[in-house]
Amino acid sequence: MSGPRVDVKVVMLGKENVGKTSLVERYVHDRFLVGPYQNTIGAAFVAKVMSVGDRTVTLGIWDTAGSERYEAMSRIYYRGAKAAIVCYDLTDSSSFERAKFWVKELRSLEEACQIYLCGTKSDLLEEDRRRRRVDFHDVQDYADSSYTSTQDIKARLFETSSKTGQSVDELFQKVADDYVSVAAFQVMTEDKGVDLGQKANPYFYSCCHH
Ligand SMILES: Nc1nc2c(ncn2[C@@H]2O[C@H](COP(=O)(O)OP(=O)(O)OP(=O)(O)O)[C@@H](O)[C@H]2O)c(=O)[nH]1
Repeated sequence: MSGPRVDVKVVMLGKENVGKTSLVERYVHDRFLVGPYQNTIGAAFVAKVMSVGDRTVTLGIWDTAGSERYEAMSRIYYRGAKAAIVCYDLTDSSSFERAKFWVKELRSLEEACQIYLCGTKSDLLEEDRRRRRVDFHDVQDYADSSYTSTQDIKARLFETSSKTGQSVDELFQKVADDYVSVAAFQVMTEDKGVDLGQKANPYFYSCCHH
């Protein structure tokens, strides 16, 4: 039997322990697992069907292992991804440096992949604001900055909590919405014969409104 039809390949990337698996668990099963931390080995796959307007979209989510030991493997999983959720822990500045590493890779190797920067564990900041180690505006500036003279990073930015569920559904809904907009744009340009070469990246042309 064949598996579910996957419309959008999504990859989760980021340093170990930032909360990638928890984010997927919250989104797919609406739960937050407590207990001893278990790191992902290799990668895990889960599919979720959702609605965008009158369309049904299946997100195929690859949850990669954050440990640098599995770095080469993570590269296999982001190939051909339409969206990458690059996670960092809002209470750990080194995790944001690691996020930048993945953004750099994606921008050089997977140009068409839309990047979503996701600051995790926002509930910890609600408990104590002083725990924040990654400034929202610094990340926003980075997300809006240029990668090369002709290419912008153009990442979207979310701050989430898998513990409380804050902004988790919104994040994945945005991934699906963006994908549908891009697909519609591509159909339109193919129909009308628009020269996509005029724009370095049609994705951003159609979807990024800041
Ligand atoms: N307070 C809080 N803790 C979280 C949150 N998300 C994850 N955690 C905790 O952070 C730890 C790591 O979470 P995981 O989801 O396993 O992290 P991961 O990024 O998948 O880790 P790797 O598999 O090693 O790459 C666990 O102890 C989680 O309970 C959150 O939103 N809030």
